[in-house]
Amino acid sequence: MSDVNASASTKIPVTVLTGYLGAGKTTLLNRILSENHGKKYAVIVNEFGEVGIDNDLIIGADEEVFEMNNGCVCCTVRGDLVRILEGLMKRKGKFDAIIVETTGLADPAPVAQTFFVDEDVQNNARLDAVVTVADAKWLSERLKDAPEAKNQIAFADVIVLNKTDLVSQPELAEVEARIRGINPYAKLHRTERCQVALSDVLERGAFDLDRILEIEPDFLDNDGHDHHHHDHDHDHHGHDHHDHDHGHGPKHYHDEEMQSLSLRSDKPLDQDKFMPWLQELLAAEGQKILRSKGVMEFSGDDDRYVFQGVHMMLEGSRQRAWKPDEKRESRLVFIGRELPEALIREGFQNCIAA
Ligand SMILES: Nc1nc2c(ncn2[C@@H]2O[C@H](COP(=O)(O)OP(=O)(O)OP(=O)(O)O)[C@@H](O)[C@H]2O)c(=O)[nH]1
Repeated sequence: MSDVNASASTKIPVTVLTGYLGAGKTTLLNRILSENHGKKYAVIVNEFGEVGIDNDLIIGADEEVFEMNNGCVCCTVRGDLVRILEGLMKRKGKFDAIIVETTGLADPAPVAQTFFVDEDVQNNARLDAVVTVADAKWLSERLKDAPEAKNQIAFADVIVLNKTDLVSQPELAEVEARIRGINPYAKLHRTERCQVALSDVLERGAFDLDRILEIEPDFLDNDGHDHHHHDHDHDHHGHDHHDHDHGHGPKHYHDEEMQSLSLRSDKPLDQDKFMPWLQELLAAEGQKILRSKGVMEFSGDDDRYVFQGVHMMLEGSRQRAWKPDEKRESRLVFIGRELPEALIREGFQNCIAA
């Protein structure tokens, strides 16, 4: 947890673009780059194989495309990515934002973690959001046989549910319900050829749980439960894979292994208790916790504190002052497998300031 006081706004926002093979990542990238937005993006493409084909497919003359051809992401790429990012940092001011497109088979974790590990990168760039393009036609199949596809959904801050032209309305509702079983918090957009407003995918500030925790109002209203707390009554805990239909609205699938847990408190937290607790929790349980985020109210502090984590890596800073008309409260989300729910809830309770 470094540079607590660094302003997030001076750092270059980085969007990590992920999605399974053929879902439409290049299509989205082309949309971003060909739109007349007056911004300058640096694009980093991670390719399998020796020849970077994607590079040729990306249109738009103004952007610079950097390729990483080191094959599989996991280990090699982090070093490669850091090297490219450091090169970009030296030319700070020339880019408004950076987009990293990962290969379709990649687990987004190592890419996202890069922004928490390397000090230089951390001081100059911030992970804005993980955007996952999902193939409406094939995602359900891939969720069964490809763990990467599931991780990509679980990690997402924004999901572009693409190729809606290839499925019927009921099929679309079905795949959306499957996505929600894995990740109820991401903002979801249904698209054809990735036609989505750029403001919906870029400069999202994944930190800003105001938006993330709004969740999808339609989704929440659909089964008659109090969904503001829907995390409390279902969506986790080793259910057999099942679905249930409440007679109206979409079915809600509960992924048999991916879980999410959200916590909130309107009593201020003790920063001296909270930060060590969170760090220890992620150090001990970070294999299971894929993604964590939160907006915190600390006692005696007029600023909102925000953090986000990928596995055991964590980044946080003061974000801005609480607005006078804003409800002061702390909210956290954990997404992962076999989440130690009781342990997390109890630890969080212990952080409430006396
Ligand atoms: N029918 C249909 N086809 C689409 C849509 N979006 C993209 N495609 C097509 O799907 C194919 C794959 O799209 P890409 O954008 O290359 O997908 P990608 O995720 O970059 O693929 P990889 O680089 O292989 O991982 C292309 O032939 C696109 O033209 C859509 O909404 N509907």
